[in-house]
Amino acid sequence: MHVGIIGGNGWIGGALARALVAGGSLGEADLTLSCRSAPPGWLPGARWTRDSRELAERSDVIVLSVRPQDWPAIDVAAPGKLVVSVMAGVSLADIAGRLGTGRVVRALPNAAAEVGRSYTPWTAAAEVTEADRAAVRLLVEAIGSGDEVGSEAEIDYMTGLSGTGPAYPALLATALIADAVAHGLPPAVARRAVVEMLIGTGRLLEAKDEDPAETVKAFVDYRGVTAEGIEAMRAAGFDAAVAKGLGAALAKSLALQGA
Ligand SMILES: NC(=O)c1ccc[n+]([C@@H]2O[C@H](COP(=O)([O-])OP(=O)(O)OC[C@H]3O[C@@H](n4cnc5c(N)ncnc54)[C@H](OP(=O)(O)O)[C@@H]3O)[C@@H](O)[C@H]2O)c1
Ligand code: PRO
Repeated sequence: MHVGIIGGNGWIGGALARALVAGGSLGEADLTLSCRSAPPGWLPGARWTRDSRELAERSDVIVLSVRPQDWPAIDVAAPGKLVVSVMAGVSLADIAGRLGTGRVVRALPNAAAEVGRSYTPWTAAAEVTEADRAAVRLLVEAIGSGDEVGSEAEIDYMTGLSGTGPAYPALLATALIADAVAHGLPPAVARRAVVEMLIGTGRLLEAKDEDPAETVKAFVDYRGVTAEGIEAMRAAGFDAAVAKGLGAALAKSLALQGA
């Protein structure tokens, strides 16, 4: 299988290309990567090009990984080929119409692709075959894990949820570290404490395989220091702030459709 990534020098496209090679799914020679600027120098054995049409001709699977605002300028046709878009807010119908293929998938990774831990939901147009699905799973599993979901509405919602990747936990970490430093902790110690706590939390939630609400309840029921912290955060509007943030992200994701 030859994979072409339009925007292969970018944050997500580059992470995908490097993961495919590092994980042994593809060799460098099985990749064609396009960009506007000069090729970045990594994956020298891949074919680098500025010509999306050349990329499409060489590829069995074409990954669209440019920013939504750059999508209208992409000049490419891919009649009958499998196309996997990771772009936020660009619909299956738009891609199918522009590229001349019904074999279109929308996948929504996140920046943890860089460390092989993206959660990537994806949805497929009606003409996508079982063999195509196997190819999509190969891409998704190269950068982490994922699920096929039944509708584009779910992808649009998850663009502002899992698609944001490390952003919201990093926001929480920033607030935690700022408070710790304001209370006199050395910044390096505060940072290490918070980052290790987030890593440990992820591993614990993964290992327990239970609703995180159960973990929160266990701490509240303990009636110690943590319960006081949780209840004060909730009283100050923690849940409402999260819902408001996700609402704003969803609105932006939907607004991209009409942009
Ligand atoms: N970053 C995330 O966390 C994330 C998460 C989920 C989904 N996404 C989606 O993934 C897509 C890529 O995002 P990104 O964060 O990887 O953006 P990015 O780092 O800006 O990468 C996009 C790349 O597209 C290239 N490009 C633009 N126009 C091109 C053209 N005509 N031909 C070839 N290459 C072209 C750019 O190349 P030059 O640098 O050479 O101009 C750039 O490196 C977006 O649609 C975004 O919505 C991103
Ligand atoms: N990161 C990209 C953005 O912020 C797409 C989803 C998450 O637009």
